[in-house]
This record gives sequence, structure tokens and C-alpha cells, in this order.
Amino acid sequence: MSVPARVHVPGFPNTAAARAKLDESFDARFGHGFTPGKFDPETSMIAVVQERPDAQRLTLSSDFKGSQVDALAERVRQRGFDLVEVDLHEKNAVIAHLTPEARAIRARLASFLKVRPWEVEVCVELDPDNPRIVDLVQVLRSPETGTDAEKRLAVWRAAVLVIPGAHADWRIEEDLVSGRVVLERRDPLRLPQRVPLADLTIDFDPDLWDFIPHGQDTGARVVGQKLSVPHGLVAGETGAGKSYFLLAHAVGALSRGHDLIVVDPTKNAVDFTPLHPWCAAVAVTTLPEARAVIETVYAERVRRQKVLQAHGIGFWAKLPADVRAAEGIRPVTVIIDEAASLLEDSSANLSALDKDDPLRVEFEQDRVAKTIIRLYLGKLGREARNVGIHMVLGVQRPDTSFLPGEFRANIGQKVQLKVPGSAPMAPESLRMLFPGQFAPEASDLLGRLGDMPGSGVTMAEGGAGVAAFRVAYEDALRLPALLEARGVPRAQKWEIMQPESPTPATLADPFEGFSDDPFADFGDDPVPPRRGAESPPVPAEFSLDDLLDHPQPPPSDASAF
Ligand SMILES: Nc1ncnc2c1ncn2[C@@H]1O[C@H](COP(=O)(O)OP(=O)(O)OP(=O)(O)O)[C@@H](O)[C@H]1O
Repeated sequence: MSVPARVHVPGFPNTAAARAKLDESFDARFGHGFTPGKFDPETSMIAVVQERPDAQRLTLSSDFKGSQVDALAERVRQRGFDLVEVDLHEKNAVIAHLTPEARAIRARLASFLKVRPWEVEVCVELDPDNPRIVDLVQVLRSPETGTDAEKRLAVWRAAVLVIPGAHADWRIEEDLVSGRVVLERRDPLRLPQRVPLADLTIDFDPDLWDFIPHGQDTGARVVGQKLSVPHGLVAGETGAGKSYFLLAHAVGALSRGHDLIVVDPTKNAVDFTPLHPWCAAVAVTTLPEARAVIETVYAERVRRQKVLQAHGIGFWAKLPADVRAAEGIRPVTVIIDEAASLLEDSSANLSALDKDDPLRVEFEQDRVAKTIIRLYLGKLGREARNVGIHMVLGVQRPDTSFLPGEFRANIGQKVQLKVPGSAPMAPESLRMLFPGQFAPEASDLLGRLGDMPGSGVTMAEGGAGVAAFRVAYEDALRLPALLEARGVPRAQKWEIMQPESPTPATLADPFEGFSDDPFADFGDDPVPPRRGAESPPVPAEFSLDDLLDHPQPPPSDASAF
């Protein structure tokens, strides 16, 4: 049967596992000795490559020993063939005509792996337009390089560099079942060396409220967050550039007319200090302070919902401009850095301490603050977009399990930043951020990012896929000048509710007697706080104790809104 040079494989995922599977079907269709080669995603065609050209099987004498294999290889070579496989147990060997490239690469890989050439089998393809460039090397057979998948990958990452012309940006993938390793040429990712934040920042324009730019991709296209899905999440360990990402987001939001709120009691939001005059509120010292700010944000959500209801309108931007101005309704961006530490429960048990011990009092207050922040975050997750409230969370690890489900479901843009010089992240650790086939893609891109801080991958809601990008940057101390130059007004400060500080004894279980959602029975929740300098002075009264003891919202102040 004549074997085609290429076959059409629409939708082929081009993974090592898919190759191994296709190899089986090649065996069935074309007989042994053909393997899937270079895949062209544009035409969905894959090459059919002969693994062992002119292969012949030799029978070895019954007393043939391992010590004689080198001599055998030399005799085979003198006859113009290559020894490709020796089976000392079955006493046979396979010889074939390897291409010069396959012979050379096999020899280099074998030497790197410290084995003899016939213990490694490769299939090599060259660039059809430039036969001096190696396009694809498939290692069809090789000795075991370790039991740990990450370590084996590290071995192949080093091994790939012995291939002439190869570099660290080559794609490297192993199929765990067949053991086939695919080493494929890719052009290196070329991210901009630096993206000046000033280049992405516009003159103050609230009409452009629904897109916050973050940086540029490999084609210098602007990457950012569309606010059609309200919230965002950025993951990155220390040194990855997370604080500067959040600063870029803050500046983008301010120049698009958002009120800015910063919550970061873990790191005291020092990087944000220059932005304080532009912040409507900050919570940067304690968890109860963070709780009060989040409660205030939620109460603002309730107030806005009432305004919308009163006008029979479902979305804040559709309110008449005069109503928005009178009510102080602008989009709100709430930045919460180190979000996990605000939400994750602490398992410490301080019952051995006296109940008035300051340490225990603080611990109990923190615990209650976390519980309440988690509750409000869940509610804001699903109820925030129509009133214009958007949150961006910073976390160390790409793990969202600590977030309330409603919040997770409303994260539009997800970003993973890479610490310069760090080991590549395995797809498994990225699955919570990037579902399905996007996790391997994200892992792959992260592996090719190079060593510049503020580089990462992002995936926006809507299935457009993952993209590598460089975060826009400006020295934090120069941000005030940038905002001034762009005409961004300083903030009207929000009045933050101060929940009464309950005594530790009443804090033991603040939600006892409530099933899932302790606020579900209370209709429209707390009395809204006063907002901005234009608002009439109405006392903002809302505390956890009020909710628990007097389920109805106090009606007396409602008319003021
Ligand atoms: N986009 C960027 N472009 C250029 N340099 C950057 C960028 N982002 C961060 N850097 C540099 O990298 C350093 C670390 O960034 P950053 O402080 O944001 O890290 P981080 O991940 O927030 O760390 P930490 O968790 O300790 O705050 C900064 O001092 C800054 O100089």
C-alpha cells in the first residue's frame, strides 16, 4: 500500500498522548514503522514519517553477549547502516538507514543520557523551508530518566539543549503511557522589555469605565480586564510583581472614573501609600478594619440597589447622569491583596488564655472579621456588577478554594504571574485558574516567559484562551504625578462604618441558629452608609449585633436615601 506523506486530522490537539494514539492508528493503517510527524494547525495536516527507513532485522547467534554490541554496531556502520535496536534476550537486532540529522541527534542525546546510541530512538524532522533548522524531535524510546514526572521533565529540558539550534523555549512534553517525548521547536516568546504605565493610561475619562488595561502581550496588544464579568484575580508569589499589577489596575481604574478602595492588612499596602489621596477608603492595618470596609462596600451595594429600584432601572450606567451625580454613583474598584489571609480560617485554639487576654480578644475579633468578610464577599460575588462594584483579589498561589462559590463564579479575568527564575509550574497546579486544556497551555507559556518581573499569563472570560503578557509599570512614587497629569481628581472619602466591637464572650458563635446564609432572612440588609461629600449627613448604623437582635432594618433613616 502506498503511504501518504500527510494525513488530515481536524481538531488534533498536538499533545504527546494524542501522538501516541495516532501512532497506533498509523500502525493499523500503514503497517509498522510509521509515526505522526510535524502537525500544521493551519491546515490540520500531520506528516506521516518513517521511523526506521530500510529497516532489517538481524538474528544474532545464541551466544551473543552485551560486550559484543559495540563491535556489531561498527560492522553495521561499515555496511552503511545504523544499529537502531538490540534485543539481547531475543537475540536479534534491527538496523536501518538513519538520516545524518537523526544519527547526530541520537548520538548527542545518548551521550547526554550516558547510554549507547542504540538505546535511544529518535525521529527527526527538519523545517521544510530551511533544512538546516530542526523542527521536531520525537524520542520514541529511551532509558527511564526517573520516576518523578517533574524531574523527568527537568532532564529533558536540559537534554533539549544538545539539539543543534534548540533553545529553552522549545516545547517539551512526555506521554506517560507510551514514554514518547516530544521536543518541538517554537519561536521564543517576545514580550516587551518594559511597558510604561503612562502609555496605557488615558486622560481622565469615566465613559471608558468598563475596561482596565494591565499590560501588553507578545504582539504589543493591550491586555486587560473587561468588566462584563465583575471581578478579577491575580496570583503570584513574592517577587512576581503582584503589587505592581494591582497598582497598574488601580491607576487604570482611577483614570476611568472609578472610586478606589484598597484592603491589605497583611502587607499594610505600603506600595499603595502614594495613592492614598486618590483612595476613597483604605484598610491596611487590621482585620476588623478590613471587615468594616467590606461591610461598607456591601451597604453601598444595598443603597445603590435601592436607587436602581426607585428608578426602575437594572444597571447603574443606565441611570440618568443627573441621578448618578446626585447619588454619587460611579464604578467602584475594591483591591484586596493577600486575600487568602483575610478569608482562610485559622485553626489556632486560644481557649487556654483568659477571655480578656488581649491576644485572645484580638484573635476572636480577627476570626469574626474573617467570617463576615467571607459572607459579604460571597454576596458581592453575585450581586455587584449591576451596581458597579468590582473587586480584584491578589493571592500567592493559584488556589481559589478559599473563596465563596458565588465569588469564584464571577471572576472574569484570571492572571498568573511568574517569579523570575522560578521552576515551571505544572498544569495540575494551575487548573483552578485555567480550566481544561487551558492549564497545559498556561503552564507552557509560563515556562517560556523568561526572567522579567511582571510577566505572566492571563485568561479572560469568554474562551479567548490564555495569553502571555507584561504588566505595565511605573515607580510607585511617580504615580501621583501621573494621576495629576491625567487630570484624575483626588478621592471623595467614603465614611466607613465602625461596627460595635462585640465582647469576646458574644463572639463565640456569632451566627448560631442561622443555617447557610445568616443574612438571608433580612431582606435588603443594612442601612446604607453615607457616601461622598455630597450626601446628606445620615448616621451610618449597622452592626452585627443589630442584625442578630433586630432583624428589621431601621426604617428611620431610609428616607434620606
Ligand atoms: N511590570 C513590571 N515591570 C518591571 N519591573 C517590575 C514589574 N513588576 C514588578 N517589577 C519589579 O519587581 C519587584 C517586585 O515586584 P512586586 O513588589 O510587585 O512583587 P510582589 O509579587 O508584589 O512581591 P510581594 O509579595 O513581596 O509584595 C519590584 O520592586 C519592581 O521593581
